[in-house]
Amino acid sequence: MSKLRVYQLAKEFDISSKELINRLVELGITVTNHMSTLEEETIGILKELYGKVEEEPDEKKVTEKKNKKNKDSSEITEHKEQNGDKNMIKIPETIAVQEFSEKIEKNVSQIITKLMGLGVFATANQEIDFDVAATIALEFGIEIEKEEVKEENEFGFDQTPDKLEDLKERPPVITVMGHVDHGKTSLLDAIRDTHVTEREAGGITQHIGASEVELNGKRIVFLDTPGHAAFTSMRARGASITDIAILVVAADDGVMPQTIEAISHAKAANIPIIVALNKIDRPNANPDKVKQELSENGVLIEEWGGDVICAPVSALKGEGIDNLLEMILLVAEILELKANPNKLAFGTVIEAKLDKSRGPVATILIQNGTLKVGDSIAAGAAYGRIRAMINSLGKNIKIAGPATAVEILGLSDVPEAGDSFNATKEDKVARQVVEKRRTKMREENLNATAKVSLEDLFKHIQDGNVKELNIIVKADVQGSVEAVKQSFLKLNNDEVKVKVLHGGVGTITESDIMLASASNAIIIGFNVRPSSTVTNLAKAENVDLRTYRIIYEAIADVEAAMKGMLDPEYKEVVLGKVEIRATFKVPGAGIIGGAYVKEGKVTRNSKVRLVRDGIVVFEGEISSLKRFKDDAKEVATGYECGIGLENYNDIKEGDIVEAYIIEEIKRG
Ligand SMILES: Nc1nc2c(ncn2[C@@H]2O[C@H](COP(=O)(O)OP(=O)(O)OP(=O)(O)O)[C@@H](O)[C@H]2O)c(=O)[nH]1
Repeated sequence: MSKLRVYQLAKEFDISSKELINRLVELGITVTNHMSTLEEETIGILKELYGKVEEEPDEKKVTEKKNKKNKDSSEITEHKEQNGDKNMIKIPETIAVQEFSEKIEKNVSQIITKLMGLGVFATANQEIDFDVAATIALEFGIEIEKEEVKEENEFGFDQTPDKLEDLKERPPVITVMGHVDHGKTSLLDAIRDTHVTEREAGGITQHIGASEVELNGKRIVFLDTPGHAAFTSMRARGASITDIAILVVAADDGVMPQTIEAISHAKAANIPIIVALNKIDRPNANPDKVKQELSENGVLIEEWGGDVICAPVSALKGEGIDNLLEMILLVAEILELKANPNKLAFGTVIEAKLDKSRGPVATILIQNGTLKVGDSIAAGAAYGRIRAMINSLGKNIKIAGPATAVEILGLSDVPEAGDSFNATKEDKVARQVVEKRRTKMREENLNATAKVSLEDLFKHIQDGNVKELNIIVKADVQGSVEAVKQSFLKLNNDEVKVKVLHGGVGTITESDIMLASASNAIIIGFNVRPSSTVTNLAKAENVDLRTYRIIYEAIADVEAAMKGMLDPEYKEVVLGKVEIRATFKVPGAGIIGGAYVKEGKVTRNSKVRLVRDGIVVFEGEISSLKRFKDDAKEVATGYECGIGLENYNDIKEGDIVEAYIIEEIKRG
């Protein structure tokens, strides 16, 4: 007998890894997860327990165990039957004594006397708890049951958590992420090519935004749009549909900036990662180097003592795909993904468009419940009755259960990706829900939902709304990112924990904003400047984005904000952006930039920073501002000018000069 991993042994016993781990805990044997290795001695004990002893099987013992098992289950059935015959009286969480007396058909005075016996003094109109009621009822020889409380959301949809016995296993939903060109699309293609079980004539799978594959009779759902940007923008809209992230890393290239971003995005969403080590067919593939780099970026694979599975694949040659899918099923098993197929469906819109001949078409992922043709649904700001459903194989289907992606026809409008949908019993209800939603959206647009900002951080902490301050750090060099991360972590105190969700080199990107929006984080940049598109997105998403030149100042600001002592008196106001289109050497004045004002304006007395590829290379004052030969006080959008910077000559074509002023904020 040699050593085995938990999941291997669980497979041998035909039980789940989770079950085996629970059994190990009962036996006092510590294991960290399904990948943990078990010693021979432990395997021996377990084999005996599960009746799998190879040598000299002890027939008697095994039979005894089996009999015991049968006996136990028959006892359970018997017990269930007894209960199921009885017609239980249902009582809510609290009930007035009078009402209780009517329910159990006993006198109020009798009940009050019994209550006194318990030390509870109540009048007929006073309420008693369910537990007290149950004790009194038992004294009369009556068994009572707690009434189910239906929880409804603001639109009247049932939000009652599913009962354990109603939950059935459901397939995992996967997103593929990774650096550009590392093979995300090729991997999805390879998986589809080898594992889509059933095909339409011509072998073409329908593109509906998601694909399904099957391995060993188990389904896996892949979202077709790879990348962490799509994943996080869904999350920013409140839709968390992915269960596991596949991180594709090219074995010949290693961990790259977008690999690191993908890791941060998956971690912020708290979903497990499986590494697909791609392009292993390449002669210069270096898996060890990649594993080392992954560990340096917080992804510890098994060989490095962690619990992240790393599956080598070649998307090009279709190698290692089966193993990768097996690993997905293994992680899914640990996650114990469940859903209740016996209720009205709800889920999320993945894609939607207006089709010339078919009208509004949406691909939706059913996350819970079952959807049928003829059901009415409310999806974002659209509603309608489902006229037809098409699955990922292009087939018309009538019914679809949890974790199924289907294209639906019959909606009144085109909903947006990330919108949630609910099926309703009647058309009328769906329409009312959408009307309510539209009103709510209008209101929300008016008072855009506040996200955390440094200015109101202290208030949020005091109100107990913020326990964790999520920060995204971007800087011009790795050294700064690390220094900042470490300094922020030192700011942790009892009330609030500072967590750096993502740290990266380079300018602030749209993907950073979406991560901040989805995770309620603030963004802090050093020596980097975001583009106007990014600044506008931050405004639209209500994300607090701050840039600094000195690390100490950022730390001081965050620290002050945590104590409610942030000085809000001065604020930087960007006036405009000027693009350098040519440079001239002017005797006596140094290098002058021939420039064009792209947006806003630049004034002679504004402060400036010179930005090259998103990185701040200089910050200071203007030494000269001219229109043709004349000095100018101000140059507006669309005009050309000559611009010189005080004590700075390294102006280059393509540089952006950002003009700003420091404005005093009037305290209200
Ligand atoms: N040798 C080899 N090449 C591969 C493998 N997988 C992908 N490629 C090649 O790598 C290149 C990039 O693959 P894609 O699948 O387009 O990569 P991607 O990550 O989807 O790229 P973007 O969508 O641009 O982010 C293509 O030329 C593929 O043919 C592999 O396993 N081995």
